Formats: sequence, structure tokens, C-alpha cells
Amino acid sequence: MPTGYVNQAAVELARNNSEIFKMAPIGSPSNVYPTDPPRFREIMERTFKYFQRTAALIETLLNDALGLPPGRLHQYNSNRQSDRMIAYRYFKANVETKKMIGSYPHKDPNLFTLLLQDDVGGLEFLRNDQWIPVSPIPHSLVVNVGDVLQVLSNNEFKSVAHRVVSPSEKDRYSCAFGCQIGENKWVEPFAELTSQIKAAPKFKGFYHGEFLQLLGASYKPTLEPNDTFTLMDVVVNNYTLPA
Ligand SMILES: O=C(O)CCC(=O)C(=O)O
Ligand SMILES: [Fe+2]
Repeated sequence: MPTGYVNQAAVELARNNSEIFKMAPIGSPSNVYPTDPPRFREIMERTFKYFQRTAALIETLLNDALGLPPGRLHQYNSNRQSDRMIAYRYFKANVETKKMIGSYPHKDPNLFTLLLQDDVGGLEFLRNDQWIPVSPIPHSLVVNVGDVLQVLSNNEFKSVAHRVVSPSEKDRYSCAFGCQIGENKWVEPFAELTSQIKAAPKFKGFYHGEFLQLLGASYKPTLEPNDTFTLMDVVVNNYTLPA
């Protein structure tokens, strides 16, 4: 997906009821900034740096929680050029145009996502076929485990399906930082969590780019708000090994 500004609500197939500004790491030639408001670029770059520092800390915590040798996750993903920050403005629900879903159900196809949301609400995650609100807590970040971490951790951490319901009263703002890996990266459960402890791997390996292609191909323009299957189960359908 290109960086810069996209009005997703105007893209008929995407149907997400939001506008976004997407940013690659500072200095990346693909970044395009508006000149108005004048401080936009400075503030976005500063925010990006804060997220990068926080992501490095969270990466260490996840590494240690998995019982991996120190720095294992960091070594795996030391090239951080694939990280992306997305600032969202979710438009109010529009009953006439049936724009009621800010972001369609999906799992993040990355290591993890850090999310800063305002006080409006609307983010929900799926548990036991029920959508549970992720209510905003002031001064806090949501940490969302993605598909890549699920595979690397051999199912120890589960990627979570989530969506954003369009707000009813006023627009919602959020900012997400995706800790991502390159398309040429090989993804398979870490040996420290499989062969080295004589545990069976739960997934076969794949190139991340191949996975992203399958994900894109599973996208259906006729997707309905509760049609969670196609966008969410690419890992499970294609890479899970029999028990
Ligand atoms: O804005 C939100 O609350 C969710 C954003 C999201 O799901 C994403 O960036 O992957
Ligand atoms: Fe997401």
C-alpha cells in the first residue's frame, strides 16, 4: 500500500469509512507530506520516533515473555525499513450511504501493532464469536499481536481479529504503528520454541511476500461486516501443520 494520504471512504472497494495518512520511516523517499498545516511533517516525524522507541521496548518484553534468548526478536527484525505509521480519522457513521464500518474485520499481518486511540471508542476484537469493545483508557496504548508473531511464537501468542465500528456522534482519531517485516523475510516458528525443546512446529515456513499475496487474493469486495473468514484465516488455511 502506498504511503501518504488516502480517503478510504471514497475508494469503493475498500469501503473502510476513514481517511488515513500513512508514513514509512523518516527519510524514506516514498514519504510525501502536505505543506499545510505547516508543522504536519515535524509532528508526524516526532510521533514516529516515539513509536519506534516504544516498539523497541515492547519487542524486548515480548522476547522475554516467550523465554527467547536476549535480543532474538530484535536480531530477526533488525532492518526496520518496513515499519509503518498510519494516522486515522474515522468518519461518523452514515446510514444513507450505509458506511457503518470504519475498518473491516482483519488481523494485522505483522509482528505487532501499537495503537493510540482518542476517547471516542469503536475498536472491537473478536472472542468466541463475540465482538468485544476495546474501550479507550487515557494515556495508554493498545498492543495488538499480529500473524507473524503468532507463527514465530509457534502459537504461544495469538493474532487477534479486530474491526472499528463507525462512531455515531463524532469522528474518531487514532494512530497505529505497525512493527513489520520485509517481503523477502522467511517466517517460521523459532527453533528455540520447537526443535530445541522438542516441541512440534505448528506452522510450516513461508516468505512474508507470499503470505501478503495470499491475503490480497482472499480479499472480496462483497465483504460484509461479520464476514470475518476471508481476511483472517490465511495463516491457518495455508500454513498450519497437522497436529
Ligand atoms: O484505528 C484503530 O483502532 C485500528 C487500526 C487498525 O486496525 C490497524 O491499523 O491495523
Ligand atoms: Fe488492525
